[in-house]
Amino acid sequence: MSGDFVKVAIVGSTGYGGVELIRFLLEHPKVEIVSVISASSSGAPITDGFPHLINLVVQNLDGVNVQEIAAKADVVFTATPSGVSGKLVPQLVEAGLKVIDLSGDFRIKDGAVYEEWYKHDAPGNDLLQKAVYGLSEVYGEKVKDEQLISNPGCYPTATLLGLIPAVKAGWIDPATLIIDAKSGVSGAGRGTSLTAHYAEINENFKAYKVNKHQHIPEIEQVLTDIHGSPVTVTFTTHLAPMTRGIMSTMYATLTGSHTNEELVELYKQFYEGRRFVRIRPAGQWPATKEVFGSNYCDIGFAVDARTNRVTIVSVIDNVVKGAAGQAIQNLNLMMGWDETLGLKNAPVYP
Ligand SMILES: NC(=O)C1=CN([C@@H]2O[C@H](COP(=O)(O)OP(=O)(O)OC[C@H]3O[C@@H](n4cnc5c(N)ncnc54)[C@H](OP(=O)(O)O)[C@@H]3O)[C@@H](O)[C@H]2O)C=CC1
Ligand SMILES: CC(=O)N[C@@H](CCC(=O)OP(=O)(O)O)C(=O)O
Repeated sequence: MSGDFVKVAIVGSTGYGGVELIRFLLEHPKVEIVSVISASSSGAPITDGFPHLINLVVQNLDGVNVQEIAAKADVVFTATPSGVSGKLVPQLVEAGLKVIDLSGDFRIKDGAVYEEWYKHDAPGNDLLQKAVYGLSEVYGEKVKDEQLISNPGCYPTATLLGLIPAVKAGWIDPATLIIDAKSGVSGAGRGTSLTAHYAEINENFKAYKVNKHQHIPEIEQVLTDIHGSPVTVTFTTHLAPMTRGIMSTMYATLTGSHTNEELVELYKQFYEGRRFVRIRPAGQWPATKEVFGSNYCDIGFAVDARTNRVTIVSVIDNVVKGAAGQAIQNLNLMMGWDETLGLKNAPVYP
């Protein structure tokens, strides 16, 4: 690793997060992809599953071999399922690699809480404490020179970026928070399931994991940190008939009387200098298509003076800002580079 150039390996390169990492890293000026890794298709060309990657320099998928990864790469992205990352990441860290993990396995600091929500064993406590939670615009300064970054979940990214300035300023009462979130189907990964079946999702809209979603403790952990005392939230997820996108709509009671314009100003100040969070003018609502394929998070507000509540709408592309894009933003921050390297493209529209 020369300090201004890194060799990167991607475990889980045959999943949606992995393929999106490849798409962005191909345009990154300081990165070389040296290994694309698959547990189930080792030795096969990546074009077997993804013909559009025909011009990727590294064509054949490598197997999961920690020593081989350490011999080739400086940094590894683990875009692997929860439970898989928890077992693999300790070996990669032990081998001296820098790791950015996209799963939920290192986000929750309390192993008992992790086990309650994820329903399997937590990784060891030493690595849980070592992992830095990479919500880039909030904890970005903690990421530099670290060895293990835990990339936030897709729903928590949209939700937390939409809530943190108001919670930190004390403008909303966290006890009154209700979060109503919707995701496109790619959030469930590439594996086939009834959930993602065309006939089940097309022209349908459904709630799932109500009060049981694994992102609840992640959101509560961060809001508790920001607020300074315990926060619990009502959080409901919905599956929407679209490929990409998350919209998190949040409702809370204001602690004082604040206007839309004041909220816009508060958020603009909080995110000043951070390219990827865009605050909409008062009265303008962001839509998922307006961030599609990009690393942006767009946020809009409406204060209801009658009820003294505010509605906050936050949108991201789940595969980009919710996964691969923020993971590359964290690589940039880890290396001390401009956080926007490789990520400057505008959303795809229409
Ligand atoms: N999709 C999204 O929007 C988001 C996903 N995430 C998280 O990112 C991670 C990846 O998600 P996503 O890409 O959607 O998932 P996919 O199901 O699309 O891909 C999972 C990948 O993991 C690999 N894998 C599975 N088992 C193993 C194993 N034992 N060892 C090594 N690799 C394995 C699979 O490859 P193969 O079978 O070829 O080995 C595949 O490439 C997950 O933890 C997910 O929760 C986080 C935020 C958003
Ligand atoms: C649409 C859909 O099914 N989304 C997934 C998000 C999974 C995910 O990203 O999980 P981690 O961040 O915890 O790894 C879900 O709701 O479980």
